[in-house]
Amino acid sequence: MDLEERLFLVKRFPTEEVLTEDELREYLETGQELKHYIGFEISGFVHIGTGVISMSKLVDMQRAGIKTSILLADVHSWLNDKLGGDLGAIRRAATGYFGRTLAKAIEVLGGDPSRVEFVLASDMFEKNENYWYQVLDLARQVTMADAKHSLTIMGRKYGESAKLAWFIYPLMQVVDVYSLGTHIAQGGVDQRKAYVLAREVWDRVRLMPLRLGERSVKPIIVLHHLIPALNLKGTESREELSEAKMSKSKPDTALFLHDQPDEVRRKVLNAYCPPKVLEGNPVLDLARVFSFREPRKTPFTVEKPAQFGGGRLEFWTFEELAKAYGDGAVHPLDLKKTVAEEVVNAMAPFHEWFTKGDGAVLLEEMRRLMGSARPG
Ligand SMILES: Nc1ncnc2c1ncn2[C@@H]1O[C@H](COP(=O)(O)OP(=O)(O)OP(=O)(O)O)[C@@H](O)[C@H]1O
Repeated sequence: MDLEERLFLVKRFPTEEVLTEDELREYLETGQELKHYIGFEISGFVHIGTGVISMSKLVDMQRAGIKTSILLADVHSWLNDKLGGDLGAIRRAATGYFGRTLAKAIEVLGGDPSRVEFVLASDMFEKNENYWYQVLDLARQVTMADAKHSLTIMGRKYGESAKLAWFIYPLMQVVDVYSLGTHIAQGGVDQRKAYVLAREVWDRVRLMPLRLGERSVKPIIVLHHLIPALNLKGTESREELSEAKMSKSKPDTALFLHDQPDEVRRKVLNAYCPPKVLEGNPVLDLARVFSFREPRKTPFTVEKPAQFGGGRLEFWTFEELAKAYGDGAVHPLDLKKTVAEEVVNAMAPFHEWFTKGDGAVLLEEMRRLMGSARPG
């Protein structure tokens, strides 16, 4: 595969930003193997933001010949009190339901899960004896102002009552990049602040500099699109949008990979979908993710009910659909009906796995862990 094709795969939707494209080109040109990672907290069910959007970019990286890895951030989840702060439950969920569901998603999306390295954060700490020294060494160098800047807006809202752990967390995320030796760190755009910090400190990470051949280099950051909460209501800034993202801790905002077809239909038909609005419209996003990432073999068809004149509109690309929707030629309800069926079809392999395959047992175990997690 030539360089331009590899660049295209890394940069195409759902990628929103690459820091920086010049470095990406330069690192690829060296011909050295590049390593990628994306990290997840283990806190609940896998939704399409993590299972489909994040994993489709990981599959793009694989196709581009980049070595991919997933960090199952058990200790980070514990610091953030996920699953009731029960580290044992978090670990079981990480290596069971969560990791295996992400592996299934990679397979469904056309990737090869056996070539993805799954790393449990606590195992990584054990293997890399310098990890905590590196976190502390950064703590000596990073100011409180920088650490505050890397918190989410939720974190910042807490002011003086913010937990000290929340300031340690971004330093750990920075050190994860280097400890895993990753040249390309991937995350949703809500992860931007932590990863900008990771780039800024690149020449101060003395215990585990990032190597490319003989050189020490800065990590490249690939930030992907966040699918909004299905019940999102008119948010404006990018920062607000990252708080209004589909999230596993807010189940009513999310389409989960295990949702039954009728549940998927119900959620899509009830989703926020303002007429003519393209930005922050979760239903259009669903169409883009599920219906237009690969060239279509049949058209995306929107039927108009007879009482509104009848007829059908056919689209082959997302750009055509977005233009017609922005012009008011497609009604939100008609769009939702087509999108609901497209999503149900695309999710059929997950439905099968969660009802008749290994997913059924894993899901049951996750339900139990979520119900019985004990604070630790
Ligand atoms: N709605 C989304 N769309 C696309 N990517 C997402 C979405 N939500 C999370 N991600 C990405 O998945 C990775 C892990 O995020 P995270 O574990 O916080 O998911 P989450 O569902 O928001 O969970 P939680 O509710 O526990 O914070 C991050 O890179 C994040 O940007």
